[in-house]
Amino acid sequence: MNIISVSNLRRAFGAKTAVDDLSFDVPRGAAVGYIGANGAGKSTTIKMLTGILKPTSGTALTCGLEPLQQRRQLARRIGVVFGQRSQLWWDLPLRDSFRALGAIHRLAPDAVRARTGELVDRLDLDDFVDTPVRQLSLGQRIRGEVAAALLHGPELLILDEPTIGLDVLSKERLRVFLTEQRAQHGTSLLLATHDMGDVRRLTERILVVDHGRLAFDGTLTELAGQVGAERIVVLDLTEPAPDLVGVPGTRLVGVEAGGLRQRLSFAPGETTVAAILSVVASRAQVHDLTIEEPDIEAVVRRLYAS
Ligand SMILES: Nc1ncnc2c1ncn2[C@@H]1O[C@H](COP(=O)(O)OP(=O)(O)OP(=O)(O)O)[C@@H](O)[C@H]1O
Repeated sequence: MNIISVSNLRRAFGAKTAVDDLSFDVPRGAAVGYIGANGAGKSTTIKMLTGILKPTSGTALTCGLEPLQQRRQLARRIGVVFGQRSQLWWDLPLRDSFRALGAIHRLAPDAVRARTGELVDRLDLDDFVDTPVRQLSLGQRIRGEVAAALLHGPELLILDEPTIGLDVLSKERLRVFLTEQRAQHGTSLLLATHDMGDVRRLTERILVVDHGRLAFDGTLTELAGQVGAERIVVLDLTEPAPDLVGVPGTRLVGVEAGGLRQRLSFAPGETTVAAILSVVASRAQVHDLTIEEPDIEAVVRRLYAS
């Protein structure tokens, strides 16, 4: 059964068509990245999938339910996080919000306590679970939002820009947690994001929406093959080295500081960072490395142009 099923979905705001004849299915258990440029229609789609907005025409079924008419039943089966909008009670500590949400979802107090304990532990909420939400940092609040969305053990987690504004460490922590959750509970995931790192780490299929229409449906490797969405590995060497040309599957795209820093571009699917490093190791000593992800806006532009 499909956890999401969208058929000829359309939503207009006056003369502006935000979502236009959109059709796609997400099978139960899948993790799908939903990407597109600013204003492409991602949030509008999510609002229709969660019963916040009424479609102008077409249908959306989430967990087999009609989101607007069966909003209550749906709320028990999905968890939603909007990175830029809080669903927590601003003046309450997280722990009290979890209690309140548990009551709303009609969970037994013991079950809420057990689940809260697990989420506090897994998301490292210990230091601030008793602090009012308004005093939390962005990273702390987002972890709280994700815990709140998962409290009732939903079948489907919908995340809209969950890592926006987070520092590298907070992003990483959240990605690790979400990966574990999926592995443990088989939670389906729909992730709208501008972050290619999120897409790579958390999803196995990508939907690209452009001007409200589906522009691509496939894997990241297929997307890279179609538009050349290459990653760049930036190598900082302990000593200047001759240009790292001829490393299989890569292209040297930059040499800085007389050879101390070299940038190799590669297509995911053709090689891996580990394979690149093993070849480079025989020619230079690597002190540090960073990976630059392709910019989603650029990927979408190229997709549109191809
Ligand atoms: N309530 C509204 N009234 C009028 N226009 C709207 C409304 N909501 C969205 N739009 C328009 O619909 C289009 C799609 O917006 P949407 O928020 O779905 O895009 P998005 O892909 O989520 O963008 P972003 O990445 O910037 O969040 C945009 O042109 C936006 O201006």
